[in-house]
Amino acid sequence: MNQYDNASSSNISHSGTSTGQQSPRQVAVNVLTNILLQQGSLSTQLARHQLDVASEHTPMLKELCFGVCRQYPRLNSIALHLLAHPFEEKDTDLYAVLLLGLYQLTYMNTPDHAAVNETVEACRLLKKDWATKLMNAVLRRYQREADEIVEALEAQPSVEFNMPKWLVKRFNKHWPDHLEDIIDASNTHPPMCIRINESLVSRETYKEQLADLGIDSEDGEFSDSALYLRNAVRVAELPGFDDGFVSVQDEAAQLSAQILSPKDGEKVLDACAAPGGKTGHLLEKANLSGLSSMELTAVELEPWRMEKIESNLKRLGYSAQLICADASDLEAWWDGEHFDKILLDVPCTATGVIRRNPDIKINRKPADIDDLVFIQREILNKVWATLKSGGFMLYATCSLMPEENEQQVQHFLANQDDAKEVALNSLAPDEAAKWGIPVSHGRQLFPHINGHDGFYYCLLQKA
Ligand SMILES: C[S@@+](CC[C@H](N)C(=O)[O-])C[C@H]1O[C@@H](n2cnc3c(N)ncnc32)[C@H](O)[C@@H]1O
Repeated sequence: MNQYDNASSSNISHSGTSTGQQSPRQVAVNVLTNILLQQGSLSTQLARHQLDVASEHTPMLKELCFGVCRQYPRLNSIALHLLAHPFEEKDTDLYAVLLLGLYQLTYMNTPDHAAVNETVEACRLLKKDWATKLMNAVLRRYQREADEIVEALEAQPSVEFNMPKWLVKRFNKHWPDHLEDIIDASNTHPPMCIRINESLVSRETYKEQLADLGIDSEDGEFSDSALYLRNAVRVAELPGFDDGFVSVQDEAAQLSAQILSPKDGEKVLDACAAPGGKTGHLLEKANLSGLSSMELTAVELEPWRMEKIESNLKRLGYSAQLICADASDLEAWWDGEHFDKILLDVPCTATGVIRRNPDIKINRKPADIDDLVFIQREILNKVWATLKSGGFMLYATCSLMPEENEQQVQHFLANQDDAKEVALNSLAPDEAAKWGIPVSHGRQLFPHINGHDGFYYCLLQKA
């Protein structure tokens, strides 16, 4: 399963309580069980289950779910060490309960006795009373022997680096000089970065508005519209959020619209568009220059993700031609009119954004890389035909895997006579790319350099 999972994963109702009435811990068990069963990503599961707790408990729900995912490689090794036999798949919910108990004991201020009692009680709520003794014994042993257990496991790469072993190996293979920095950055809490809609307000003015509300922020170094908040806030606290003055988007992602720099009268395609962060930014850029005639088409495979583009654009007050289709199936969506510019932000392993999507540590498997490389190749080869002669395509991923990035482009260029790589500032010459590092094709951005997410960009032009 890749990160763009199906939103309709199963909802395990443990207590029969109604919306908003369950404890954050109960809901965290549901969310984590579905993630462990590969039935959804953390973001879709949280979106789905968030209303099961009262709003004042949302931060605790997020802390539990993000925390367990972030610490999963360590917690998983500890749990497997403590259990004589792993739980059967039908008892994955109990495994989620155990991981939560270990997380509370190791990383939260919950008093030990409360963490143990809550874990045992969670077994009863699942109507699995048979597990209460086991859970009690396992956690009590961990309380007594935590230091020795962790020390004994520390030699395992998954425990030492708190990252799946296969990912440590891949990072080490591709980026040996960056290994520890990539892992440290991927294990931290990401900063909150926002994008100011400069067609409505300047970054300076918006920064002052934030300061008046006691929200400190700093300019992004590379994107003209990026502000990093010193402390994360709820979007409802951001002035003008509902009216499209601001969006939440990492600075690295904001570079897409800057690189493509849409011009008056152009026909632009955003080929893998949901949830529409970059679609909205392209439209903002167009509006900034008064480009009323820019025509934007956004194609997205998943209907439920298409809805996110719709609601994002509605909030921003923009419109685009939205098409729900497989971008590589041209017959299904393309009318034969060529595009001047294309953004191809393909589905990828998202290994540059593990800090924002820590469930990647649970869900992502080595075989996903080959599967995704194949999908990306299909989309890239087919969508190329929709680009007009002289037109530009920006190939982008939020991956750190060269197979999806420079090697993908290398393969494409070797097989596509009418394609050439051009400098990333070809369309906005006064904005030379200083971010990330140059690689054999394009530039690789890392999560440990300059504070933004890990990303990859390469600009291609058709002969
Ligand atoms: C990396 S995300 C795009 C993020 C988006 N550009 C943004 O900034 O908000 C990739 C998107 O491609 C979609 N996708 C995957 N395969 C696709 C295909 N064959 N055709 C069109 N969209 C596809 C996924 O559902 C996902 O929404």
